[in-house]
Amino acid sequence: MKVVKFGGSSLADADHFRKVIDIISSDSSRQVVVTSAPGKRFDGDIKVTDLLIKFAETVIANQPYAEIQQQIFARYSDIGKEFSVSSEVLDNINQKLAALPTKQYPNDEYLMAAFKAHGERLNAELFAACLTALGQPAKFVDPSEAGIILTDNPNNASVDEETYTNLAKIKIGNERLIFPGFFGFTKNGEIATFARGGSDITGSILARGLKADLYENFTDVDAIYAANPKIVKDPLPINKMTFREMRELSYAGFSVFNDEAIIPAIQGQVPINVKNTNNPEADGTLIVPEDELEIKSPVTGITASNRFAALYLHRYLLNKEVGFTRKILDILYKYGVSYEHMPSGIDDLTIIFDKSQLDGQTIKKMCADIQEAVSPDDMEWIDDYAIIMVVGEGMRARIGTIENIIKPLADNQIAVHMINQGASRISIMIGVQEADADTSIKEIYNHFFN
Ligand SMILES: Nc1ncnc2c1ncn2[C@@H]1O[C@H](COP(=O)(O)OP(=O)(O)O)[C@@H](O)[C@H]1O
Ligand SMILES: N[C@@H](CC(=O)OP(=O)(O)O)C(=O)O
Repeated sequence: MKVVKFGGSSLADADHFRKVIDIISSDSSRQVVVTSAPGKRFDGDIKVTDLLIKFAETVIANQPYAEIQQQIFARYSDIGKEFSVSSEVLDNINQKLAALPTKQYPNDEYLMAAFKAHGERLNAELFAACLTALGQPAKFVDPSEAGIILTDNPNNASVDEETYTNLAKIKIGNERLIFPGFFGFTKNGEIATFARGGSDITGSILARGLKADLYENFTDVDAIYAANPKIVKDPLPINKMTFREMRELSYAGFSVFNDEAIIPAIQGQVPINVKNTNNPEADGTLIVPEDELEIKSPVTGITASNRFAALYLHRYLLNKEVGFTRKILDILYKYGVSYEHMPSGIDDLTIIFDKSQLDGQTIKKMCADIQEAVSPDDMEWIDDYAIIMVVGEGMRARIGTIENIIKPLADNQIAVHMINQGASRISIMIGVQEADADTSIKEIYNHFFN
């Protein structure tokens, strides 16, 4: 049995719905389908999830929302009409959208989560109705019915282990099961979503929980490439890579697959195949356990992310002071801030943060507390920080990979602020200024692949 997830780009309009239906009809083992919300139909279009966020914000601000609600409904009705689904199906979608502002939520964060989740919920219902209209047996499965239980973090939730016990009870018969991606329910029965791009996580949870043989993830590119095709022209496709290579690359910018989504697949040892809805014949990229990879080159992929900021601290004899890091960690704990990396030298320490969890006020207060607690000789908040990640299982066995990464940067006068080799020895992380990120990727890519 295969779990098959279709991203928003694969379900943006009726033409894409048709391609998706052809794909699942061509393979009877594609029995479990996960849908995202309709994505962009053309450059400059707006994803339904973003429209729903605007809808929620309008409701929170007590502003008139009829127009945005109508705009969202039109995305579904345009598709439904092409498949001649019954008027009840479209009325039901309209009523669910209209009901969203009238419901009670514990707070605005839960309101936001419930609005966002309806992008996938309504699309899964519509998709099941389209299949039924074509005479193909299909059943929409609500995450509450399936027992997909999430933590109480409404817009950035994690899965609760109990989910897997619940999923093990699901029987797969002749009709296809259509699950909405991206959300589940807290133990209190409230809707919670994963972070953006989280429908990939739902697919992976189902692949583990339902013991799938393969998790197929359909998107809009023929493969995962060694570098983002928007940065490097015609990059090489990656035919096969390991779970942990994918985790490192998606964490640092390969947006084609969500970084948290790899974890349930690893736990269940379910291989992942990323494929193209617009060209399903192409092999795509296969993501497998380490012992199934034949290593061919030192580097598998290169990426960059600018979602980071860094705090640089300098103080002589920092290496001899017991409790220096602990004082800093206590302050981070006080502000509820997590850190991503903490490379250090004898007199220096850099703490790298994910910017999305920080606002100006928190940064100011946190830095003031750190200044007072550890009196550094020098302290600098670096906001325009990008992390370049070079990843490859082949690195472990090679000497000199770092030189080969640094040389093209030096040749292009790009200053390196930090280098960190992960303990797994399959990735090297380099801190550069945000403005240098794209050039760094291009130059490192050319050095290794051209
Ligand atoms: N290394 C990469 N290989 C392939 N695609 C990449 C890579 N890095 C970023 N992307 C981008 O990821 C996009 C697919 O992800 P996404 O837009 O989330 O798709 P979906 O809507 O199917 O979930 C591609 O169109 C491409 O622009
Ligand atoms: N629709 C949600 C979740 C998701 O995973 O979407 P996509 O599969 O289109 O990346 C989002 O836009 O974040």
